[in-house]
Amino acid sequence: MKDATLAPKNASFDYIIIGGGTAGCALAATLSQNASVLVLERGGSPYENPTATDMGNSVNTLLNNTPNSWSQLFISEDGVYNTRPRVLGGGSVINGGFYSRAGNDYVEEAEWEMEEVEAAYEWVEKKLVFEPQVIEWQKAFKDGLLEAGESPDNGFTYDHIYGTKIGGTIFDRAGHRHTAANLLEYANPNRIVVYLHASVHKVLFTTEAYEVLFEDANGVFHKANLANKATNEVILSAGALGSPQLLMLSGVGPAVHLEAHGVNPLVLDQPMVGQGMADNPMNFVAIPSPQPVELSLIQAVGITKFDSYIEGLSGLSLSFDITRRFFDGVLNLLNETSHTTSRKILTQSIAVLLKSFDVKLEVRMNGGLIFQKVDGPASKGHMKLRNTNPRDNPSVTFNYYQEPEDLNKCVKGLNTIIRMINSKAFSKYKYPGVTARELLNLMLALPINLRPRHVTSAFNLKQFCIDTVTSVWHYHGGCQVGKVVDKNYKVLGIDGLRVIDGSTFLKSPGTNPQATVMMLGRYMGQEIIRQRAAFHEK
Ligand SMILES: Cc1cc2nc3c(=O)[nH]c(=O)nc-3n(C[C@H](O)[C@H](O)[C@H](O)COP(=O)(O)OP(=O)(O)OC[C@H]3O[C@@H](n4cnc5c(N)ncnc54)[C@H](O)[C@@H]3O)c2cc1C
Repeated sequence: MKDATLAPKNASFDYIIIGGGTAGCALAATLSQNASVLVLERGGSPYENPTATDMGNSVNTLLNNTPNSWSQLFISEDGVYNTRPRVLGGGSVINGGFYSRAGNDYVEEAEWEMEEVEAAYEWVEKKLVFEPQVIEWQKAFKDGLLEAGESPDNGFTYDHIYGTKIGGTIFDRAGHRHTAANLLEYANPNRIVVYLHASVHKVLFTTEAYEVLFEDANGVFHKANLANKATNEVILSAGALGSPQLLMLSGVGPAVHLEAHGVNPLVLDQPMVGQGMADNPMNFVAIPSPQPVELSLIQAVGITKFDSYIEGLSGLSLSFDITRRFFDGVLNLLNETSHTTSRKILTQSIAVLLKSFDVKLEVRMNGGLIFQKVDGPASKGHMKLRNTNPRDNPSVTFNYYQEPEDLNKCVKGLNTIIRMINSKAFSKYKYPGVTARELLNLMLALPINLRPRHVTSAFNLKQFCIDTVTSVWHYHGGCQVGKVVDKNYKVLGIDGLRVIDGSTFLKSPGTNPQATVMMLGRYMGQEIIRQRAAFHEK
């Protein structure tokens, strides 16, 4: 692992992987067994600041949106805050750590080989997945879900099955996070080079992808190229925002849009790049507790038959200073979106929230957050360039709850949460006399997004879903299979170029995607090695 300032002006490799994230690390480690691999990652190393990845610091790490931090804030045109990972290991460095495989139906629809998929999941699990230690709050939450009707109790399993289960986690029992970057321990050290702080600007093409232009932290540009264009490839693993953005910046995308931004030359008019962007809506309820609660991220999950997933976390800490800076970032970015939030109302509600912190340096939440995530989702949006700087956020619209089926799932999910809050099993973690509806309505007063609040939200769950929607950060799409890439993840119409990451998904896999994103990196790495061997045999 080296800083990109140490990169030569030009170097050759068999595979150039753009983005050392959740999929990219698994892919790079696998390909390096049989070929020379270059990984270009725009962020730094998660090992630079090991305590920032600990469970207790997860909210502060996520909210830290200072320049070059691991979490790059963006706001979708829907008026919902979101984040883009910017660190080796990608989303696995800043996420909730929950690990759960995709269901068999997902694997069948993707036309992946079941046995190979199983082996790829196991390869990931051996390195970085643990069974969580379930303590009091998570146990009460799990028992509450069962009482609310989400049965059977499936115990501890990685599998995606209806009912209530305890899933895996990438946090060990001491609360230390293990990330996709750890998968690089599998790599052949003699055949892999990883450059950090290497921001890729574009892929340069002849008849096939052959060169990648990247900038180091000092603003110096470097090139990397493919040693042999017949068998070698550039692979985009820059995530659901990064991969479609880089395709567009490289001249592959909707011609009229690229021309409007002066992208030159136009390599391929491909109107589907940036389409099919989706983010699973999340609606959450904060539940203050009269009892002390343990620190826990997601452990138990209710997998309902109506396709809403119910998850919870407890006892999180956040710092006054980082929260204040997060909202400064939101106010700074607000002008970038076309969303029409009143800055005055937002500033007031941020001030009220921060006042409740009492300017203590660190606030620990004595209570939990329970949320529902809508599976799919059916509602889709799109991504567009704002400018041609790859470091800047593109403009993204997710169209949350545009499709009635998503809204119906949300309402059913919230009704399950209400039953869970009212369950006997969970009763000691809720103040007596406080109703579930009062807890829900509390969310309407908090600056959890930039959307308007309607008076009907206080009694109409559909309107509540729309007004209080947040992101569960499982956004995907933009380079979807069958639209931008084929079943082998090769970019349609261009040789020597693939996309392998969450941007290729048609919907979010399992309850949470990271297991399948890492699995896909391993699975496709193995597949590419097989294809390479077959080519050489010929
Ligand atoms: C806050 C949060 C909580 C989450 N919680 C969970 C959870 O509990 N469980 C779960 O399963 N999933 C969770 N997820 C989702 C999961 O982490 C993501 O779906 C997954 O990490 C996406 O992987 P990816 O490989 O597609 O992209 P990423 O992991 O984002 O990787 C993309 C990489 O490309 C790099 N990159 C982008 N552009 C460039 C460029 N121009 N040049 C060089 N490098 C570039 C980025 O820096 C990044 O490292 C969460 C995500 C977040 C953000």
